[in-house]
Amino acid sequence: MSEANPFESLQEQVDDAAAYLDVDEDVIGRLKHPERVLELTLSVELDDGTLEQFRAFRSQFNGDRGPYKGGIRYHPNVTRDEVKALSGWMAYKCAVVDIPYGGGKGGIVVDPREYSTNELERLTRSYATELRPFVGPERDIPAPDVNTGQREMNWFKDTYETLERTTAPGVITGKAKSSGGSAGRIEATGRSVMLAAREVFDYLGTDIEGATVAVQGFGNAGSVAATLIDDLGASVVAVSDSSGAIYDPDGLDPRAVKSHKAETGSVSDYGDAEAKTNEELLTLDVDLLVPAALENAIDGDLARDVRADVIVEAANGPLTPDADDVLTERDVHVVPDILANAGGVTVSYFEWVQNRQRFPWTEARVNDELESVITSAFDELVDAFESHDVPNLRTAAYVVAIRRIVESYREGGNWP
Ligand SMILES: NC(=O)C1=CN([C@@H]2O[C@H](COP(=O)(O)OP(=O)(O)OC[C@H]3O[C@@H](n4cnc5c(N)ncnc54)[C@H](O)[C@@H]3O)[C@@H](O)[C@H]2O)C=CC1
Ligand SMILES: O=C(O)CCC(=O)C(=O)O
Repeated sequence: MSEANPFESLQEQVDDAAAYLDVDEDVIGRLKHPERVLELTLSVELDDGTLEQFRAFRSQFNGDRGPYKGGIRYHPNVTRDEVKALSGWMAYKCAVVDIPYGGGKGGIVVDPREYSTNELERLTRSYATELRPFVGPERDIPAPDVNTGQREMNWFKDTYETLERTTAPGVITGKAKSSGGSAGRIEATGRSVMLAAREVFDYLGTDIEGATVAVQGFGNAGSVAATLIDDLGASVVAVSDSSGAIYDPDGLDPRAVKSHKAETGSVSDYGDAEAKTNEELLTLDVDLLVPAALENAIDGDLARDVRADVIVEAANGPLTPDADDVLTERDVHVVPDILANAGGVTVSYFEWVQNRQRFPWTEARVNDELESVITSAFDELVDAFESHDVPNLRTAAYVVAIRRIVESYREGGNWP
């Protein structure tokens, strides 16, 4: 795994696209840095009565198009620069699918496996208490990311509402349905990855039915993507998690692998599947590779060994800029994270709309609206790719997104 700094990668991606746009450098400079980053030290009581300090962050990258929006990550390797990068990717993601949000992201430096449920609840409530003045349904709306889900979102909402003495379900998305969550939100990220895969195969004139697929990371995004891509008739031959990879050339059953992981805690030792390393998974000779774990999974060196024809990014930032250069040169098509995994934030947006209207949608409506957002965004991406003579779909996505953000900034009268 590469040591590339994700924040520098984001800035490089913005610069790559800016070269194809008629936007002044000072305005682009504004789009390469967060507007503000909050850094916190949370003191949380552990079950044995002692106090432990946790570093935590919330980065508000850009609010030109609406409230800051983006998930909260719990991971021991969270850094300030990682959170800044993730908040920037959120701003560009929301713009590329044209939903009325800016970008934000939060993180706590913690390995949640080492703490009890009660300790994690106190940690989450402490984070929500500290963030209360900076968030709100019209200000900054957090959501799930790595190692967080409905449980943490429900705690966050409850803390905010208690402190504000109000009901405000739209302060956070990704909640359980009983707390104001939306149908389809859990599956939304994987669903958009499936839609992006279907669209890019169609664009390339290749059949996804029968295509072989490898998925790195079998959490929320990866497991749903694997299942829905399998439902299209593709053959998922390898999946992995932090314990390693499993491979079966005849195809795995993603639903059965999910049950196995729920029972045993990992994908390892599933049936007769062969064990492989994560690096071996990334270089398998497959038609489609879906990195769905963390940043920097594929660097320039590894990119030379990638044998997939198409990569659809479920994770944020899984390819370094060097990897992008190598893959572009090798004619490997990459559907970028800011489009492919945008289903999560899109259904978060639908959840927020439902919270404002106090009117829940059916799952069928959520999925239909999601499909229409992702397929339209994909078409716009292809238009930008073909009309701007840009090297790859990532740069095309940034061209579309930067143009939209700059337009709102200009319309706000901020710029002569
Ligand atoms: N949850 C969501 O709604 C969204 C998530 N994403 C992105 O998708 C990616 C995954 O997030 P989630 O699925 O939510 O997290 P998760 O916590 O549900 O799952 C992460 C998975 O990655 C695995 N993993 C970690 N390190 C690995 C490694 N080195 N090799 C292989 N597997 C590894 C873990 O074992 C786990 O199975 C992240 O980049 C996240 O930012 C993007 C959009 C929305
Ligand atoms: O659902 C959301 O608001 C954001 C999800 C997220 O963190 C992401 O797309 O990376």
